[in-house]
Amino acid sequence: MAVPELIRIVSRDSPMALAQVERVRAELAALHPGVRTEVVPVKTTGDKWLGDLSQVEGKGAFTKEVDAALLSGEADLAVHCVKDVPADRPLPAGTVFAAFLERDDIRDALVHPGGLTLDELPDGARVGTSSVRRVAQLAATHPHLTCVPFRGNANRRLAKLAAGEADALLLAVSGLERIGRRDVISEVLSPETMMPPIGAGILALQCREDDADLIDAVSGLGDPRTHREATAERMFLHVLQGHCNSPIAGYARVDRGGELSLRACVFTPDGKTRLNAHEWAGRLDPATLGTSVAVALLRQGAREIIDGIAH
Ligand SMILES: NCc1[nH]cc(CCC(=O)O)c1CC(=O)O
Repeated sequence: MAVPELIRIVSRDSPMALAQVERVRAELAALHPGVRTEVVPVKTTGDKWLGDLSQVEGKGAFTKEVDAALLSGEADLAVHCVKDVPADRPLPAGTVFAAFLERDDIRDALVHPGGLTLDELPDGARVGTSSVRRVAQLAATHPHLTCVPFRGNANRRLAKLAAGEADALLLAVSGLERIGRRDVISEVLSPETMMPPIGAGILALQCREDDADLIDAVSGLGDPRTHREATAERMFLHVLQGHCNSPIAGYARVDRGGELSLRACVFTPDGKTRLNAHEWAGRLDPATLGTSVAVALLRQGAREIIDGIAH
C-alpha cells in the first residue's frame, strides 16, 4: 500500500475542532514523515444555529457538512468528536471509521470565575448548559441551582460566562484542554457526579470506504483500547435509539487487567428517575456488551422514558 502524498483533512472550524486537526496532523507526521496535509475547515449547521438543536435536525448538526465534504471528494479524511456523531443510524453510506485516537479525559468540569466547586455554588446560581444530560443530573443532585441554555463553541461559552450571562459553566475537560483553557476549571467532576456522554473524549478518523490506501495509512493512529470502548458505547446508543433530547450517559472502560465494562444511565429530564446498568464483557465482544447494557436499561423502562420526551 502506498501512503498518499497529500491528505486533505476536513473538520468543523471551531478552535476546538482545529486543535483536534492539529493533533491528527502531528500524529500523522510522526507516523509518515513524508506526508503533506491540508486543512479544509467547514461551518456546520450546529455552529451556525445557536437555538435549540432539536429544531434543526439535532442529530448530525455537527457532522453533516463534514460528511458532505468527504463524500464529494473535497477532502479525504474527517476528524470528528465521537460524541457528536449520531449513533442511532449507521455512518453515512460510503464512509467508515478508520481509527479511534487514544481517548482523552472523559470527565466534565465546572468553570466558576470565583473558583467555587459545584457543592459550594449558592442557591439560585445560574449554570450555563444546554445539555439535557447535564441538566437532568444537576436537577437530581443540585436542585437549588438553575440551568440556563448556553450554546456555541467552548470559546464562545467562556466569553458569555465572562460577560455575566451565567454564574458558572459545565464543559468537557478534554475540550477545555484542546483549546488550551484547562486553567479556567474550578472543579473536575467525577463520572459518578456527572456521568459523561457516550463517546466522550474520543476523536474518530473517517474516510471514504473505497480509499484503501488512506485507511491503511491512518489506521496506525488508532488505539485498540479506545476502539473497544467506542464500539461498546456506540452500539449501546444504537440499540437504545435515543433522540437529541434524550438524557443518556455512560462510559466503557478497559481496566488494568484488560477487562471491558460498560456503565450507563437513562434519566428523566427532571433527573428524578435514573435507570442504571453496569456490566462486564466477560466473553462478549464490545458490541454485544453494548447491546446487553442497552437491553438491561430497556427492561427497566428506558423506551418509555425516551419516547415520553418531546423532540
Ligand atoms: N458539543 C460540543 C462538544 N463536542 C465534544 C466536546 C467535548 C470533547 C469530547 O468529548 O470529545 C464538546 C464540548 C463540551 O461538551 O463541553
